Amino acid sequence: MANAVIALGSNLGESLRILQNSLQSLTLIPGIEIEAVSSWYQTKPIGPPQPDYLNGCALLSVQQHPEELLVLLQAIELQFGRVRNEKWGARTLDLDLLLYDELIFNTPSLQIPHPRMTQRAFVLVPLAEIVPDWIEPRSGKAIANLVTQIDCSGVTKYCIN
Ligand SMILES: Nc1ncnc2c1ncn2[C@@H]1O[C@H](COP(=O)(O)OP(=O)(O)OP(=O)(O)O)[C@@H](O)[C@H]1O
Ligand SMILES: Nc1nc2c(c(=O)[nH]1)N=C(CO)CN2
Repeated sequence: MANAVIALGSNLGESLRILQNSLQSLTLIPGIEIEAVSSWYQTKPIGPPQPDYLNGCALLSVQQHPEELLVLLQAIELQFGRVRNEKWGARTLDLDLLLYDELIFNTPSLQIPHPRMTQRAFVLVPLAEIVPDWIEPRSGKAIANLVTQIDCSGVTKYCIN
């Protein structure tokens, strides 16, 4: 088994219900267990003008290899009506694979750690709740340290799980 962390985001439709149901969908997949889920946060959008997001993170224990996991995450995005339109545009559900043990992995379709995670308060704030001591392997810094180095003013707690 490996540990993996995913980021969840939604800013279209009934976002809270979509996020919670997407976690439920993950639990139905053999070989995936959810170990921890962060609070949900309301976050100012990065990218083109669009509604605020709800964001959170989950720690998983997985038997799947990273590429298999990405395929499963993308299938759940589609199940919840994800449509790929403009870059960084609004979406019903976004599931990103952030970290997978201490792996650094680079292919055209999958980069781990997620290449933009260290700049994103909407990722690091919920992540610091569940895995503060995890070392992001590119920077060599703990999540609890990385979150102190960015502006988190656009991220406010919406509800706990
Ligand atoms: N760690 C990763 N997690 C999820 N997708 C990834 C990852 N690394 C690369 N990708 C690739 O990124 C592609 C685009 O994903 P997506 O449309 O969700 O991007 P986005 O969420 O709009 O932007 P961003 O990647 O900046 O969060 C996916 O098809 C996938 O192949
Ligand atoms: N606040 C916020 N902004 C975003 C988000 C997101 O999840 N939250 N996702 C994006 C594309 O991955 C682009 N911008």
